[in-house]
Amino acid sequence: MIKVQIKDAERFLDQKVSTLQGRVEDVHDMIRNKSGLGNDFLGWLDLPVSINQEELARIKKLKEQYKDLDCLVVIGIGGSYLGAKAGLEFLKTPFKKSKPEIIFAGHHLSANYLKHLLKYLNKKNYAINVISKSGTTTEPAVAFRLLKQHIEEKYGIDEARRRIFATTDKARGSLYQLAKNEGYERFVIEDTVGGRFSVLTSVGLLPFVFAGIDVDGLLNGAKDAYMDAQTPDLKKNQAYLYAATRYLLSQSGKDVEYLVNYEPRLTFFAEWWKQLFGESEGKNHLGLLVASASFTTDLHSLGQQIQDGKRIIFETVLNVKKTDKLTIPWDQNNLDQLNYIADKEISYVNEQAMLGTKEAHVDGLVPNIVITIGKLDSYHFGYLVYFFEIACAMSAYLLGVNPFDQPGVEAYKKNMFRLLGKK
Ligand SMILES: O=P(O)(O)OC[C@H]1O[C@H](O)[C@H](O)[C@@H](O)[C@@H]1O
Repeated sequence: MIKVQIKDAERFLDQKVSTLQGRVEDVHDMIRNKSGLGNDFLGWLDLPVSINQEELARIKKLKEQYKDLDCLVVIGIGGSYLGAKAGLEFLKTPFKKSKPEIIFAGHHLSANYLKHLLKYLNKKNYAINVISKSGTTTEPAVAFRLLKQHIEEKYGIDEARRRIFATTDKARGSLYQLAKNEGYERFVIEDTVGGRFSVLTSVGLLPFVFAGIDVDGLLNGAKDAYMDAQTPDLKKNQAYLYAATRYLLSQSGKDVEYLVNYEPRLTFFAEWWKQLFGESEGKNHLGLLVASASFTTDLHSLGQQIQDGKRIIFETVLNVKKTDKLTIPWDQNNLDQLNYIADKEISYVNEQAMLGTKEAHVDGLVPNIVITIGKLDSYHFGYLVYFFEIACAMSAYLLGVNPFDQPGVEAYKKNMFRLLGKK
């Protein structure tokens, strides 16, 4: 389960978060009745209880069929990349090599990366999962063109076709057309599910199944978050409590929200979270600037600025209750002067660092929201995904923006296409 604590944020506000209850109820109804802006894109809302079982079964079958793979190359960007990457990092045992190794590509245009990837794949037994909702995004399309050529040369056209799985629209886009023509195994991203809300579809599930992640546990977590979000009551709905608090902080002059973690496995989760909130709210010259920090690492770099720079920041701390047990050994000579914490668990030291940091930052006028989760397992990953998705819808609607479009993203694309001479 998860717990949201707002006391170190609410004390900076002129009004209690509970005073928003009425507006939260209106937005809750708007989401449920699908009457708000962008309401065509609420297909993710019931995903935890309406997973496409047919696709999940096909994914599991594919995994069985290709159980000896060295690598699965997952091609995608934005919502077609970050959820799977965040999940794999969240759930991975450090230094443990996974088989198959999940390699991501198509999330940038680095020739250096792609060239070495092709070379690396020469000696690997691999398959490809190419993911693009629109089926027209440049970065994954470029990577896929290169990899398609590589896999066809390596295995011959027929076997290559069996080793390429495409996750895309059900009837539109160049990837859809290509996949259909070539006869690739296809998985569908429904029109009603935007990219950044798609991790609980085959977009995330295929890489998760191949990586051996406990998908049932993950879906159970998402389902519990879904159940917990049925009520608009701020005393019970933790996601809405978080959304309402960050909304009031933004109204009170805070411009930046840092998502802070004390476990490096959460670093990529913050990247997913940044797309979710950044693309959903950053429009009409509104929305919090979303940033992230991994502590205690970044306390030795960004810490100064958070403590003492412009007072426009608040933090949302992702606190993990249960981690591994490891104690600091006693040392006879004590030259490093650490015997005062000898025999203490490292997680205890980390916790004191967290408490000390919170106290210092709050004293330095940086409000803190704390979100505590039990542990870094598939259940909690699934829970947090849905928790933040529903919080994001609430938060964006409170702000008065359409959470589900991203018109601003086209600006750079237009210029890039012009510069590249696209007709
Ligand atoms: O899945 P795709 O259609 O390839 O889109 C991938 C990503 O790129 C776009 O430009 C959007 O800004 C993102 O919202 C999207 O997730």
